[in-house]
Amino acid sequence: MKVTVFGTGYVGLVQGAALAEVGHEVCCIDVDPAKVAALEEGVIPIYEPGLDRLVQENAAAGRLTFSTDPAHGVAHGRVIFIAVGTPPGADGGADLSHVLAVAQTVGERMEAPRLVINKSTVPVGTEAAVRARIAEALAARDRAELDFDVVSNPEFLKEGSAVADCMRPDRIVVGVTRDDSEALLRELFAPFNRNREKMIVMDPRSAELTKYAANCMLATKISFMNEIAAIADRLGCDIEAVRQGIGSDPRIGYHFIYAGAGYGGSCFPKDVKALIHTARAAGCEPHVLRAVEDRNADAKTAIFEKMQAHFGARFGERGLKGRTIALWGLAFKPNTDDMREASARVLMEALWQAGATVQAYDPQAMEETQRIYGSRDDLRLCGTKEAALSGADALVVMTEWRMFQSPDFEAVREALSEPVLFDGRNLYDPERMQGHGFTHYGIGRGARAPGEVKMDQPRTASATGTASAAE
Ligand SMILES: NC(=O)C1=CN([C@@H]2O[C@H](COP(=O)(O)OP(=O)(O)OC[C@H]3O[C@@H](n4cnc5c(N)ncnc54)[C@H](O)[C@@H]3O)[C@@H](O)[C@H]2O)C=CC1
Ligand SMILES: O=C(O)[C@H]1O[C@H](OP(=O)(O)OP(=O)(O)OC[C@H]2O[C@@H](n3ccc(=O)[nH]c3=O)[C@H](O)[C@@H]2O)[C@H](O)[C@@H](O)[C@@H]1O
Repeated sequence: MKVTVFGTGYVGLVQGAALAEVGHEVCCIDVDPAKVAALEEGVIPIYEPGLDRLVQENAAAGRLTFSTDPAHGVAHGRVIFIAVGTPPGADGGADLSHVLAVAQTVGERMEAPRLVINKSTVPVGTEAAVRARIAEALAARDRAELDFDVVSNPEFLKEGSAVADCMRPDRIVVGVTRDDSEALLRELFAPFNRNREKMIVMDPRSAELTKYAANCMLATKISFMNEIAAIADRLGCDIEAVRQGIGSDPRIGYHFIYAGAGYGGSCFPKDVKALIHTARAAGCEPHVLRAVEDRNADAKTAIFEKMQAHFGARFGERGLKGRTIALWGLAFKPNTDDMREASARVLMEALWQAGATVQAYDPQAMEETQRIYGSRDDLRLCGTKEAALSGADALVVMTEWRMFQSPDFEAVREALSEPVLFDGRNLYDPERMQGHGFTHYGIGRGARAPGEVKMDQPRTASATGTASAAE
């Protein structure tokens, strides 16, 4: 089938390449000429495992092409995907200007029947708004007789495993009302729908809400665990033990209940905000979602507060001023170079504010960090994780890249001027770290200095003077 995809970001490029891989003829359109020029050269603008091969092979086979020309895109695809950004607007609601711009283009250019598939994450009612925009543009050309349909097909891929998620989706949600459109969708997605029925068909408004409900449910799980972790810190319990204890109940499950330095990325923060906005506009106060946001804001600063308390106890008023902190992990999660809403950014900015210097390393996000922050005296971007340690007063880990999971702890301890480890993703076992001679601070795991029992258990009984450091 001839397919056009508008938007070559994480969703559009991966979807376009996946559709080409199964034999469709795909043309990807983007308004960013630099992006399109790079893609035409086989250069992938984002880091996503497996995507370079998928794009390069399908482009070489002629099944995947790129263009900045929207007219060409509308002429090419019997089906047209909208996969452009929907960033938060000033009021927290999703900004639909890019989505509606594509709808406008379709209405202005189409000459034959078209099925428009909206993949961007959009508020309930957008399918109708896209439909109206296309109809208006057609009417303005006196071509109202041209047949088109608009369906909702939200995307559930995760960055870092986008190709695998797209090639083997766990479900394909479609919001569609016309039988012929459903039949076309079934034909398009047949290669992804083979081993069991994955297509969940519903009305477009419910499909649009399904996407927000999924992301908000996941964000809620994380914020819930971060809340329990904050309680565990104060009560001297270990959140990891609690996670195992509750995850064994199949009604709860082990997935997505890791406490840590908060959720980031391009989607959870904006989608929670957008659903809050939608709920309020519909006259429903979103109590849970507001709490999810509040807890996440606290989770993002929790590690900094532990650092502040530690260095305050150590150096009094000077605290973090003049300290050098080694930071492992800048991306909002492993296997991506994406730093949108990354917890590491909140931490770095707080450290700079407190007068500390950051020596940072990330396997993929160094260029992005440089792009965002430019050159500054209090940021040293290091070529290896070892180089970031050199002479630092503590190590803080903010992204759970595999390469950080089992470092040579001896070497880490020797490189640091003090063996202090702030573990923003609960990567390391506190007792083992204690054994390696570190003072270890996790999230919801208390804090331990070598040779001591948990420093914050119970909160008021510490003789070390650093009890509050764990909070
Ligand atoms: N990033 C992710 O993991 C996921 C994102 N989503 C949703 O998918 C949508 C797209 O997200 P991303 O791919 O991350 O965005 P992105 O920001 O990476 O890419 C969007 C692309 O659209 C292009 N664009 C903007 N206006 C255009 C137009 N009129 N015509 C053609 N191209 C245009 C931009 O230049 C950009 O390259 C958003 O609604 C997002 O919420 C859904 C699931 C996963
Ligand atoms: O709509 C989207 O864009 C996508 O948003 C998320 O995917 P993504 O943002 O790529 O990353 P996740 O793996 O969900 O992680 C998001 C954040 O939550 C954090 N997280 C995740 C899991 C966990 O147990 N604890 C936790 O703190 C991660 O560190 C990360 O900062 C969803 O998982 C996808 O299903 C969805 O399609």
